[in-house]
Amino acid sequence: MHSLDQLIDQIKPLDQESMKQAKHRTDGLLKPLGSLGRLEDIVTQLAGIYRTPELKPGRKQIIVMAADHGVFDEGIAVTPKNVTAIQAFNMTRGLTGVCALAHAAGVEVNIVDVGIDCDPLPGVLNMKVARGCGNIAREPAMTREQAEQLLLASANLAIAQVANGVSVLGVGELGIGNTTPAAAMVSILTGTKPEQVVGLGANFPSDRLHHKIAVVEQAIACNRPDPNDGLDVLAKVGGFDLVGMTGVMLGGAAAGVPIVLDGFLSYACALVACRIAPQVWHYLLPSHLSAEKGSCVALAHMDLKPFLQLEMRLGEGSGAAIAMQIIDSACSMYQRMGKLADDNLVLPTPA
Ligand SMILES: O=C(O)c1ccc[n+]([C@@H]2O[C@H](COP(=O)([O-])O)[C@@H](O)[C@H]2O)c1
Ligand SMILES: Cc1cc2nc[nH]c2cc1C
Repeated sequence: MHSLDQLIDQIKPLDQESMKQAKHRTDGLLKPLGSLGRLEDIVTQLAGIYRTPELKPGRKQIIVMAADHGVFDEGIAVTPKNVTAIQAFNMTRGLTGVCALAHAAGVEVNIVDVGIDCDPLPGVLNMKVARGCGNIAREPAMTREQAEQLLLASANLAIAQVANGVSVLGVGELGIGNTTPAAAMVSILTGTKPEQVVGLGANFPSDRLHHKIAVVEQAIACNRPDPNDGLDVLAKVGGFDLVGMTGVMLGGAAAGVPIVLDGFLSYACALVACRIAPQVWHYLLPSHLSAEKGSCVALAHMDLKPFLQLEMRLGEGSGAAIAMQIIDSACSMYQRMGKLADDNLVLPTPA
C-alpha cells in the first residue's frame, strides 16, 4: 500500500451474505437457539470478515510493537527505560508473558522494533524510526510524515503476514512509559478529562498519580492535537509503538482478517484507527478488560465488550493470545457440532 488513502479505501464493509449464511448455519446447530452466546457472534463476524461462510483454520500471529518514549524523562514510570529493550530481547528467547500464553494457544509472536532506544537486537525485526520518540510534555512525539510512514510500513507488515498465511492477527506492545501517551490519546479521542483515564501503568505509585495526570494535561496543552485527525493525535501525543499497533489494525482490516485487541494501549490505538477509518471497527475483536484505569471509558466509547476479565495489565499481546483460544472455540463449535435437522434428536432403537 503506497498511501494512507489507498489503505483506507481497501477496508471493505463486512460481507452481509456470508454473515447471513453463517448465522443460519449456527442457528441450525444441535443446541437451543443462541445458547452459545458470543461464540455465535464471533462466527458471524468472522464470516463477514473472510467473506465466506466456510471458515478454515489458519495461522494466528501477534505482532508486538516495541518502542521507547521521550516522556519517560518526566518521571511518569517506575520501570527502568532499558526494560523495553531487555523484554524485546526476551521475546526472542520465548521468556515473556505473551510468549508463554501464545505457546498455549498455538500463536506466533512477531516482535518488531519501531523505536527502542538501543542498537538493533538480533532476532527482532528492525523497523526503527528513531531511538525513542519526542517528549510529548514539551514537543510532538514525531513529525506527521514519520507517523504516516510508520503507519503505512506497519500496515504493509500486517498485509505481508496475511499474504504468507496468517488469518488471525493480534496486537501487542512493549514500551516503558507508554500508558502516559495512551492516556492522552484516550482523553482526546473520547473527550474525557485526563484524570479519568490516567492509571498506574506498571505499578506507578498511586500517591504520585497527580504528577502523571499533570504530564498528560501538559502534553495535550502543549501539542493541541486535533481530535478529528487521527494522524495528528498519533504524531503529537502518541509514540512509535502506538503508531505501529494502529498500522497493524488498518493493514489487517485491509487484508481482510480479524484483529484481536489486547490491553489499554491497544484500546487507544483502536480509537485512533477508527477515527482514521471507521470501517476498521467491524474487524476488531476485543479480548480482555485491562485493569488499567481508562479501559472502560475507551471500550465503552467504541461499544466493545471484552470477553474476559482477568485483572491483567501486562500488555505485550498477552490478552490477545488468550482470546485467540476463544476464537478457536467458536470455530470448533461451527465446524464440529451436529445439526438439529439431522437424525441427531433420536435415541438408538433398542436391539
Ligand atoms: O496492557 C495493558 O493494559 C497495560 C497496562 C499497564 C501497563 N502495561 C505495560 O507496561 C508498560 C507501560 O507501563 P508504564 O507504567 O511504564 O507506562 C508497557 O510496556 C505496557 O506493555 C500494559
Ligand atoms: C518486566 C516487565 C515486562 C513488561 N511487559 C510489558 N511491559 C512490561 C513492564 C515490565 C516491568
